[in-house]
Amino acid sequence: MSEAIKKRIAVFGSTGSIGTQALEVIEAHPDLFEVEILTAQTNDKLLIEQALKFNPNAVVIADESRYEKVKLALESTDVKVFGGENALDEVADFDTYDMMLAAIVGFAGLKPTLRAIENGKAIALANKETLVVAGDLVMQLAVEKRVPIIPVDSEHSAIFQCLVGETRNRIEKIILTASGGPFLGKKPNFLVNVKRDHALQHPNWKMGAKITIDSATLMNKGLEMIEAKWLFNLTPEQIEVVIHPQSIIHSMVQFEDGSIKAQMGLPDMKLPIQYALAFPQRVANNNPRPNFKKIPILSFEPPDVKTFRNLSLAEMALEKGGNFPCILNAANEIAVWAFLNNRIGFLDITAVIEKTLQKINYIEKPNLTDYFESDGEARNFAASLIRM
Ligand SMILES: NC(=O)C1=CN([C@@H]2O[C@H](COP(=O)(O)OP(=O)(O)OC[C@H]3O[C@@H](n4cnc5c(N)ncnc54)[C@H](OP(=O)(O)O)[C@@H]3O)[C@@H](O)[C@H]2O)C=CC1
Ligand SMILES: CC(=O)[C@@H](O)[C@H](O)COP(=O)(O)O
Ligand SMILES: [Mn+2]
Repeated sequence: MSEAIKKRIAVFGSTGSIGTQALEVIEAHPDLFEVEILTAQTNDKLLIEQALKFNPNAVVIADESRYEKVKLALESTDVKVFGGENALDEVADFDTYDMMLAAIVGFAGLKPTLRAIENGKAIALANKETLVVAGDLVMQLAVEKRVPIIPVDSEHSAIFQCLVGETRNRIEKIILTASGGPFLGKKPNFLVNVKRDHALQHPNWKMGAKITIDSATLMNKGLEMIEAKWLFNLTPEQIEVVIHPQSIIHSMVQFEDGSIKAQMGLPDMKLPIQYALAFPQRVANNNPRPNFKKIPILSFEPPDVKTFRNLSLAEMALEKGGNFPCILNAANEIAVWAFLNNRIGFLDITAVIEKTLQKINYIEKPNLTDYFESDGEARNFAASLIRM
């Protein structure tokens, strides 16, 4: 009997929070998946361990200074080792994989993802910044190349799951749930003094540092509004955010008849990762299940946009469109990096973004070069506001 065909996965960002959980999912389902490509930026040690365990065709260490170390460690294997940022694009062009899990953090994920789409590869998309920056170009290319973009982000996976079987039915609105982060209910007089270690304590999810700070400032939900616009072809009026501190309902879809579908589960990214990798199949697993007898309350409240102004800035960028979301994203990446390195305070993150949005020229219909230039200009300006 011939062996069933396995989906060959290219895990871009394999050393991160999503990447490592994806490898757990793949390891748990050796009958369905195999690892074709692994990529890391700096974590050479983990990349080597992963390569020895999963025996991929190729690995990339994007930080070129670590290339020799990885090459040497994998010398006795037949794993091809590549170094440098351009190598990400090079391996995205390989024809030996079926699906890219796009799990690099930030703007750096955009180019390899576009290359994969160009090459007709299915995308399991965790990297929300790709759609925030250039959602119009990414979705247009995906349509042209008939490439499915399956969301991994928990809220978008929830909406995607709610929409299965609803292709003929119009969405009235989607309701994106937000945990509120570690500072839910806090006011500026408290936030002015918070430090990175406190902001990194997400109440429900264990994630990479950048997205954890975005959750604390509510920028994460703003980025997710823009991500949802492109994934589901929605107007800003169709996208609502509600605080749901328990993170059990991962998001909801309201249809024209007033019926609302929600997708629920424990806050564990292995489910949306598995769903995206295996789509359209649901695959059995042993992950813990919620016990509703032990969850006394599922509560909801409006977001405090006066305190968490990043959400308003992102809403403004969503409405204005053009290169505004790209500028917002670049300034946010710089400001979050500065906060994580104790260079600026928590509330300064918003100030840096706001000033950068005021400074960089608006372009109504940017092309890819415009997006790269806007990103660079916004980063330079945001960095100039910070004592680097
Ligand atoms: N973590 C989560 O639960 C969720 C994450 N997401 C999204 O998924 C993406 C990944 O998040 P997360 O896993 O938390 O992030 P992490 O910071 O944990 O991991 C990021 C990964 O990207 C690599 N990387 C970082 N910078 C670069 C670069 N310039 N070039 C190439 N590779 C790079 C890192 O390599 P190295 O570690 O080797 O330096 C690492 O493998 C983000 O866009 C995030 O918003 C969405 C929903 C949930
Ligand atoms: C797991 C995931 O998808 C994150 O984006 C998560 O939703 C962050 O939580 P917040 O709701 O606090 O932004
Ligand atoms: Mn999310």
